[in-house]
Amino acid sequence: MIEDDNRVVSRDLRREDIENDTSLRPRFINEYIGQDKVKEKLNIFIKAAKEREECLDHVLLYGPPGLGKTTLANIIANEMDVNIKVTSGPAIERPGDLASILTNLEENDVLFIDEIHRLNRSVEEVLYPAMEDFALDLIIGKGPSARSVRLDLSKFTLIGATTRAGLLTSPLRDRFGVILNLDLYDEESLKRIVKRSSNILNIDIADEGALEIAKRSRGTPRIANRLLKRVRDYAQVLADGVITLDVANNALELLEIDRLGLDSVDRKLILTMIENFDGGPVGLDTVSAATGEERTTIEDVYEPYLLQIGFINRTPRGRVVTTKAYEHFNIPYKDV
Ligand SMILES: Nc1ncnc2c1ncn2[C@@H]1O[C@H](COP(=O)(O)OP(=O)(O)OP(=O)(O)O)[C@@H](O)[C@H]1O
Ligand SMILES: [Mg+2]
Repeated sequence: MIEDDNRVVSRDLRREDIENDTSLRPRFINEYIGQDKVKEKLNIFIKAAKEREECLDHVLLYGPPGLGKTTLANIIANEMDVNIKVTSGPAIERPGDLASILTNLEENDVLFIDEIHRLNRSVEEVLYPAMEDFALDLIIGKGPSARSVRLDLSKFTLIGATTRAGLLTSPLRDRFGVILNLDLYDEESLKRIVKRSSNILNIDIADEGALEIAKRSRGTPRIANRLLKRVRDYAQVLADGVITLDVANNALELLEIDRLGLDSVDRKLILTMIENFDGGPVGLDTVSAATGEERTTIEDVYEPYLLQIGFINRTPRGRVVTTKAYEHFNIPYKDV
């Protein structure tokens, strides 16, 4: 899933993200910025497991794209000092594929399954006994003579990542001992991430410049790193290479990222809700049909940020645009 368009918000991985991931990805918990609650819990569980010389309980990480789930999975393996095997829900097509991954794991290894909600049902069923009893149930033979044989697996830690915990079937969700929710990052944390990345990439940046990039990054480290690289290009070509507040502002304006980090799709979503549906309440499927954006994309990528900045509210009857959003777009609030 690599795409090359210029959209900064896009949910899919881009070529530059893969480069970023190797150089910018924190490797240990103390380099991982923000998400304090998650880190606090993880530190305790990791310490306890290490003291008992056991593997860590299975961990489910959920939250919007680009918040650091893959990073955290790698950090857990590093902190536990074990190997990590990385795969994803859509990559495991048949039960046999998963069986061979599982039998190849070594004692205490981490198996990371990204987009775990996309495992198909027959594959998922192989996971249940593997997670619970570290066993694989194989059916040998066919018809009346078929019998089931149980194969022991090495003890391992499964780390699953998904955008929303609710996407998982409950038998799967119930088998995770640790469930951690990643929230969008606050400005201060994003600013620290921008400064950390600048340091690694040798970019000269002022505090105010870093804060401006942070403000327009929609609470998402991946977007912050993408914006930083684009602003660096601008600074190099049109300024003297230093990212000051002015340079950041001008570059971000050129990229059409507004003061709150909203892009054309956010604008389309909000304006459609205002113009066609009087600001709501309107159902997500209706918004999806009216804008041509997929429902899951709206729910996973756009909505979390619009909720965080208070531009929309969720009500039992659908989504509602708030006065704050009307003000931002300079539209008089509807009379009720
Ligand atoms: N807490 C953090 N501190 C510093 N950098 C971070 C942090 N979280 C993420 N990053 C940076 O953001 C980038 C994206 O993180 P990552 O790939 O882990 O996101 P993800 O949640 O797995 O996304 P997706 O759901 O799309 O797979 C990484 O390259 C990393 O450099
Ligand atoms: Mg990831």
